[in-house]
Amino acid sequence: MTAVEQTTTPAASTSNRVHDRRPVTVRDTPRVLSIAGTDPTGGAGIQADLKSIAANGGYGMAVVTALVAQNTRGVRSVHTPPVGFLREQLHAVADDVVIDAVKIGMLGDVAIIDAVSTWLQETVTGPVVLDPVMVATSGDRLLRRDAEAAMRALLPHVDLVTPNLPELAVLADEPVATSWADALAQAERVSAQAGVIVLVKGGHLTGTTACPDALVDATGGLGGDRSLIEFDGLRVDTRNTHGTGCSLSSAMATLVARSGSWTEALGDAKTWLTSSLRHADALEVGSGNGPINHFAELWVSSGMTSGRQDGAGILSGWWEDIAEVRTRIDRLPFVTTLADGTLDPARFAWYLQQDAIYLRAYSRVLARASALAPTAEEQVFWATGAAGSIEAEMELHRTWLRTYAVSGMEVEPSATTTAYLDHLHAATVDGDYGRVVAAVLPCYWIYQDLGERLVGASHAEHPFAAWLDTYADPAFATANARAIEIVAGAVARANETGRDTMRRAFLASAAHEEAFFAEPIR
Ligand SMILES: Nc1ncnc2c1ncn2[C@@H]1O[C@H](COP(=O)(O)OP(=O)(O)OP(=O)(O)O)[C@@H](O)[C@H]1O
Ligand SMILES: Cc1ncc(COP(=O)(O)O)c(N)n1
Repeated sequence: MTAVEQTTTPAASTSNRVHDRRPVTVRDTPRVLSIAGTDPTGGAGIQADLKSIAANGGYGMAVVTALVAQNTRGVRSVHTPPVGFLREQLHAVADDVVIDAVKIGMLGDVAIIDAVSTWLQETVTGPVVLDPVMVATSGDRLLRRDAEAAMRALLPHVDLVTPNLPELAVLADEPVATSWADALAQAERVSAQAGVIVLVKGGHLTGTTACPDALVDATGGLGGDRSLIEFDGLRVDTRNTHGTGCSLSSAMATLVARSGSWTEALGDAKTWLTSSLRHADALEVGSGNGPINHFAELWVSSGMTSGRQDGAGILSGWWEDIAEVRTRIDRLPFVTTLADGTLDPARFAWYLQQDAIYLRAYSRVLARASALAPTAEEQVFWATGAAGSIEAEMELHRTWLRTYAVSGMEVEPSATTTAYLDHLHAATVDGDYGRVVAAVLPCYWIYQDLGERLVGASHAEHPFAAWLDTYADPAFATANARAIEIVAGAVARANETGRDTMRRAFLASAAHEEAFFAEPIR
């Protein structure tokens, strides 16, 4: 294979740090070394690192710091080989192989930290990512408390550090941040002190459906002189998050060595990690906090995954297929200004009018689904949805449009609304139940998914609080879950052609959803 090599300096440093940030030699398949502890169940530590490096396009190598008897439920014991043997492993790799990037995980104690630090300074020229592993998800300590100061002293010798919120607090020698804004400020202090880029991780934030991450570089070296770049993310509803920190840091080491950009690396790593979390439950590994599914995307795209054989698995694949559409919807000006309250009321009124037109027609399409339903229960479900949809349309006229609509405003369906409705009507023409229900599903699912985040933005003084609060209706969440189940059942019954028709109807509706939310503010 051809390796594309080019040397870049991803972030120029101007601080009084011990070393300048290491340059990156960009390669198609970087040779990435993980220095970390083990997890015999394969979800965290070196085993996760090797999977993550491979999944992100690197060649993985591994030097073991400690052997950990652990599983998805917790850590049982740790065996640490003599530190001299650790040095032998490090030298064995470096004497033979060019190391394009290093990821450091569990270090355990002061002697190991010192040995790795010395080796880094003497040997490594490529980028170094440090995951300052201190406590496992299970609550077991993986770093001796008396080694925390040595961990802080290691920071100036690495390029990127990836602490979770409790680890960030230890590195800053401060209490744990209780808000995202506090965490970013704390990261700025760590970055300024040690001259290191900090990847702040939002996995431990509580009371939110968001899961943001951010890069903080006090020297302003993130491109365009920026010192902060944030990536919003959605929290995946799973308990199988064992090894996410290990996997993210190895992905960062691999991706920065492929692109030369920390920012690009985090964007790509987060997309991959979120997808690996979404497919985590399908692995069914262990009874505690199970691992993420590192290769899910590759398995799905090569048709190898068995999860796609059942209806629910296929549907979660479609949901994955529209991940980018969903991310774009989240970032649309109409959505962001509705969330922060700065939305122009005239634009809101225009949206409501189009929504009313949509709901009237959508009700008829749901009635068609009811007419085609194979069981009485499904017939009732869609008929109830049809009634709810037309009632919602009438309610819009009774209340919201009275408040917001300005007389003389355009009430014709826009081209975007017309295109969406034409697509839904077309899905009903051949009496194919699967096609109709696949076409109507994105309206349920995307509305519910987006609504969960919009509810979080509501507060007593919010100008659109009354509207945002409507998204909190638990009945809608229940209806959405049932709609997903019904469509999964229809997928399971369909043959390959039928599934393909359903998938195309689903994807097209998702694209129409995006256009619908984009249209009020262009
Ligand atoms: N439920 C989730 N949904 C989506 N992303 C998540 C979720 N949990 C964690 N992440 C992401 O996983 C990465 C690791 O975050 P976290 O804050 O959990 O670090 P950690 O505690 O070091 O991980 P670990 O679970 O390996 O100890 C971050 O990118 C975070 O945004
Ligand atoms: C060897 C090793 N390294 C790191 C972790 C942290 O991972 P998690 O916090 O997900 O348990 C772990 N459990 N084991």
